[in-house]
Amino acid sequence: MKRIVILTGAGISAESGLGTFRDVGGVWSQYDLQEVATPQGFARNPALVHDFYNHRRANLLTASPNPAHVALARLEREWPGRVDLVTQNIDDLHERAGHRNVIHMHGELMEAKCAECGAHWEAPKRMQASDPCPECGESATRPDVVWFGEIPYDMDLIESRIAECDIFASIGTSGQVFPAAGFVLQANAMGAHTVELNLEASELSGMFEERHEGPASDIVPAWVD
Ligand SMILES: CC(C)NC(=O)[C@H](Cc1c[nH]c2ccccc12)NC(=O)[C@H](CCCC/N=C(/NCCC(=O)O)S[C@H]1O[C@H](COP(=O)(O)OP(=O)(O)OC[C@H]2O[C@@H](n3cnc4c(N)ncnc43)[C@H](O)[C@@H]2O)[C@@H](O)[C@H]1O)NC(=O)OCc1ccccc1
Repeated sequence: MKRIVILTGAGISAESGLGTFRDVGGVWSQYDLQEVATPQGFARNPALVHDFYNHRRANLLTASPNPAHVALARLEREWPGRVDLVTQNIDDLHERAGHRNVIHMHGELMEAKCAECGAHWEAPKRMQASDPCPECGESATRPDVVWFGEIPYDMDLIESRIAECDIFASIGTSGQVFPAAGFVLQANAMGAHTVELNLEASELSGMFEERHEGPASDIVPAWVD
């Protein structure tokens, strides 16, 4: 029975109205990554960082899953126990499309975390650093996202699933951020069949055996069928 690992990036949520990072007009053209997506930036100016994520959370609440998210949720239902979805996205559109098992390697926008004790809880609409932690009472609240320089979540689980998969598919990612950008190398080394689905060629396109170009909401349902 074939096992499949799917990696998704910002491109799969672009047609749901959530900006990508590096495309024209992308998030990193409007905000300085060092200021809003690093632990050092948060230490320097937590209010600026919370504004950034509160803005994205407000956006997410008005967004809906698109046919690409829905198609992957259907694949998970049709291939029970054989699909591992790893997303770099911090949005919850996969889950809202009905996907049950989603590995958020870069965290979740709808979650809050205590920088003191590490407790997690559901994020309020507007988060601020002074929000008290429900566990330790400290006021060190941060979004539960993985910033640059921080270790992504579930790396051991992800690497073990890539090691045993037959198919590795990458959807809507530019392949510029590690360790996610290294997964196709691992998959190739393990002999998996590798597939890229993206609007255009990415940094990693040459490493994939099969490629499909176009908007995710068109090419992903077609690939799943
Ligand atoms: C910039 C880059 C060079 N820097 C890094 O990679 C760094 C440093 C680094 C580590 N190793 C290296 C090796 C070499 C060089 C640098 C490094 N990595 C880290 O710091 C990572 C942590 C990185 C996580 C940072 N947090 C994010 N997000 C959360 C926050 C937030 O969201 O605010 S990263 C953020 O950017 C990443 C990449 O973005 P994409 O999703 O690919 O989006 P992008 O806009 O770039 O591309 C969109 C693509 O979609 C396509 N597209 C657009 N529209 C559509 C459409 N409609 N349909 C289909 N496709 C579409 C476009 O064509 C395009 O190709 C995403 O992961 C996203 O989460 N931590 C770490 O390495 O810890 C140690 C470690 C590692 C392993 C094991 C133990 C310890």
